[in-house]
Amino acid sequence: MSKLKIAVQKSGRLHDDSMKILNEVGISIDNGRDQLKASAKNFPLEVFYLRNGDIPQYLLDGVIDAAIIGENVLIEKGNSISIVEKLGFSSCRVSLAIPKTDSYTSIQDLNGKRIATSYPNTVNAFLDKNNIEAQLHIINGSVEITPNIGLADAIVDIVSSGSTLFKNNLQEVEVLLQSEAVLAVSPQIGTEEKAILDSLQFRLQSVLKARKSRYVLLNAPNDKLERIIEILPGMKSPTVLPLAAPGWSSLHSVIDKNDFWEIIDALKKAGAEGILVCPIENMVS
Ligand SMILES: Nc1ncnc2c1ncn2[C@@H]1O[C@H](COP(=O)(O)OP(=O)(O)OP(=O)(O)O)[C@@H](O)[C@H]1O
Ligand SMILES: O=P(O)(O)OC[C@H]1O[C@H](OP(=O)(O)OP(=O)(O)O)[C@H](O)[C@@H]1O
Ligand SMILES: [Mg+2]
Repeated sequence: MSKLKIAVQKSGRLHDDSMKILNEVGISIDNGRDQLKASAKNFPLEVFYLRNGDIPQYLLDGVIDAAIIGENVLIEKGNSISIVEKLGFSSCRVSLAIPKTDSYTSIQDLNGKRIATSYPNTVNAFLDKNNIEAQLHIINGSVEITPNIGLADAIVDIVSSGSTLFKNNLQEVEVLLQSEAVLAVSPQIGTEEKAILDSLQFRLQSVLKARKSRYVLLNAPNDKLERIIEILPGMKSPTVLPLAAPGWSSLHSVIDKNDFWEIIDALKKAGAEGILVCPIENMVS
């Protein structure tokens, strides 16, 4: 029987969250980092532990069928590779930064400047789009230090909290792209492997939807139900069940995690009592 060959970062920022989401979709993998390859026990899947930066080429060559990878790396090294699903973790952006003490009025200021980066294709595409001629220095790490040691006038690198820029006295002046971990697919994937990928994607979607949602249970006097139901959207409409106490009901619904406090405050004001909010493991629709 066919198996889906999926690549996961061997070690680094994506590894733990990638393994966690596979685990949450009910796939148990025998072992982790010491091996380069592991098999799932209960799903037709083989996991290959690789460097993030090497994954686009493996996908292009069809050596692996799919991968969990940073979107920024795909844009840099595998622009023709399709994204199947955005996975919502390892969010960051790829930005251009210059010393805090330098002034910046527009992209035109970059003409003739030296830019250090680990993402040359991304930077070149950005420069071409804006008709800028600049000199690239390709560096594998610690890019943020280069302006301080006189090697570059600007850098392009990953920014998340901004603390690395801050520590190196740099200011972010252009955002080239936004990125997060994604599930990507090889252009050479076979039919049987594609069917397995579809079933993996279906499971991932249900977990991702559940991560964004909360299950709410509450009690309310019947005369307040109408107003409370207006506040609770639910997947279709909230479930209403009578309580043993006469004149009272229990309401069950699903809310968006981001609207949580707003909805809870509104529910309390509308007369809801005994509000319980629970995480959801899976949401299938
Ligand atoms: N500070 C950050 N905050 C959030 N996400 C980040 C951050 N830095 C990197 N990422 C994302 O995580 C991915 C992996 O980053 P990490 O630093 O672990 O690997 P790497 O050194 O780029 O790759 P390799 O596995 O090839 O050694 C990046 O491609 C990016 O998408
Ligand atoms: O905005 P921040 O939250 O400070 O994150 C940005 C930093 O994170 C990444 O480096 P990482 O820590 O992965 O080290 P690396 O260069 O060794 O990969 C990236 O290359 C930046 O340097
Ligand atoms: Mg890094």
